[in-house]
Amino acid sequence: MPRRTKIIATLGPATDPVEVIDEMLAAGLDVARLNLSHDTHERHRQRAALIRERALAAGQEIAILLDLQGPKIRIGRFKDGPIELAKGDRFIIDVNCPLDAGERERVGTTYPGLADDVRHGDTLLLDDGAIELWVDAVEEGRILCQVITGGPLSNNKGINKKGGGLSAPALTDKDREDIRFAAEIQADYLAVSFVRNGDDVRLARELFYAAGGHGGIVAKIERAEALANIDDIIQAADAIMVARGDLGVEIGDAELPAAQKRLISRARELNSVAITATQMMQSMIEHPIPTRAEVFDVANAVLDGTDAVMLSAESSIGKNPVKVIEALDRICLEAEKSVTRSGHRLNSVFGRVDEAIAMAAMYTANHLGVKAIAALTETGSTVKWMSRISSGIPIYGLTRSVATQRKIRLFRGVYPVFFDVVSTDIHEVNSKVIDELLRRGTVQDGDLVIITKGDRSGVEGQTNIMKIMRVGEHRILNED
Ligand SMILES: Nc1ncnc2c1ncn2[C@@H]1O[C@H](COP(=O)(O)OP(=O)(O)OP(=O)(O)O)[C@@H](O)[C@H]1O
Ligand SMILES: CC(=O)C(=O)O
Ligand SMILES: [K+]
Ligand SMILES: [Mg+2]
Repeated sequence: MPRRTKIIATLGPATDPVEVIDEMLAAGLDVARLNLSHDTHERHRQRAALIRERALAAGQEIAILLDLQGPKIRIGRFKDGPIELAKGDRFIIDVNCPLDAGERERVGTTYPGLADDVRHGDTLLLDDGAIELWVDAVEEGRILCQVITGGPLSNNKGINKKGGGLSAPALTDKDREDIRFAAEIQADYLAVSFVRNGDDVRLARELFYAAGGHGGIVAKIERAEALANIDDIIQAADAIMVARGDLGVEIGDAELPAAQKRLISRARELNSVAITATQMMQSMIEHPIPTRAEVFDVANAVLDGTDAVMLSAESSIGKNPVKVIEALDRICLEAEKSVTRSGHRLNSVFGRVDEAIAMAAMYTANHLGVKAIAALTETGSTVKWMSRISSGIPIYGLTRSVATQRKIRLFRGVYPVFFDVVSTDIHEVNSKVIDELLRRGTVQDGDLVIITKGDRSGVEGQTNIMKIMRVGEHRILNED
């Protein structure tokens, strides 16, 4: 059985050699992430072109996920290099301090509204929580703090408010420019950082489509506020990412496991897709094998029902960008063996014919015991519905659309297949579908397969047929 959970890896300096790209693809990479917090458009353009070219050379389509920087609030820079803060010290974050004029006592910030968002008694976390500041008072743009946890502090480190509540809008001017870039390189997914609500997602989509983009929107859940608006966000987006780095700083690391489980299961309930991200294989930046804790983390995300697991620094700047994908591959495959069938949507009412066919196919597949499901799909919605149901049966999405092939590569248990048969003869189409599965070695004579499709091919939302066929018999039928 092929691995169901999908692997996303961030591209960076460590993945630039073409042989590394080839090996990552061979190891089973599904989605390449470009992080716009780093590097130039030119660099990202080259990376996108190279990986698409090498994927095609290997006979596959890969999805590209472009991750916006978002309003990551940062401190400015220090005039004389890093400073050292000790517990009990006084320190000021001053919105009026020029960005390059930081000193031992005070530093500027990239977010001029910061002083309006914090008050006496708040806690600010710098550098992903390494430094903790208690806000004593706010006076004319100067946030007067006392150091609770000290340490070294260098240029441009991030600032989060414990418990959330920083109101910076999700899209900065840089993000708006980056969205045009995403449209230009035809990103398959656009990941929007620090969304607060559904409106942030809808605005990003509007800008992306207006710039000529077509891909899906991934809402990154990394603010406390997003948790309060989660249904609105899930419904506005095509997928969510549990962005555990920033989310952990906002809500507290101990809250993360429960939040991850809730987010993934809510996404599935609402027929959406979930990505689990950050520090999954952190030790493999340096080491050739993961820690036991990392093995458990990945396996638990699989058991939680995640569609994909994501690598950041592990691949982009790590020493083992290929080995880390191989490790994810084997851990996911093994964890998938202990996933049980869900009773998901057993009691729900379906609003659409194609949705009902998708559900009927999964119910039948799980209870009759078929070898594979082949769904002829234009936009991928049929296979998305199918893949929300836990199952060990592979779902092949057969489509002529390159964009759909790339998009559905993110969905758990779904495998894109290029298929471009135009025929009014139903037997001929069915038989070509089965021949395609035979060619891939996923079925053999005697196996049962389910085929779903519409009366009229090439029209979206038209799936209205479910056919159960036995491999081998398709040849006899064809001769009638
Ligand atoms: N393309 C790249 N070039 C150089 N370094 C990178 C690149 N991508 C990631 N990194 C490194 O890997 C680390 C983790 O990257 P990651 O993609 O997780 O950042 P992130 O969580 O999106 O946060 P941010 O948006 O602040 O970068 C970064 O801090 C950076 O040091
Ligand atoms: C991925 C990301 O942005 C985070 O974990 O914060
Ligand atoms: K980012
Ligand atoms: Mg983040």
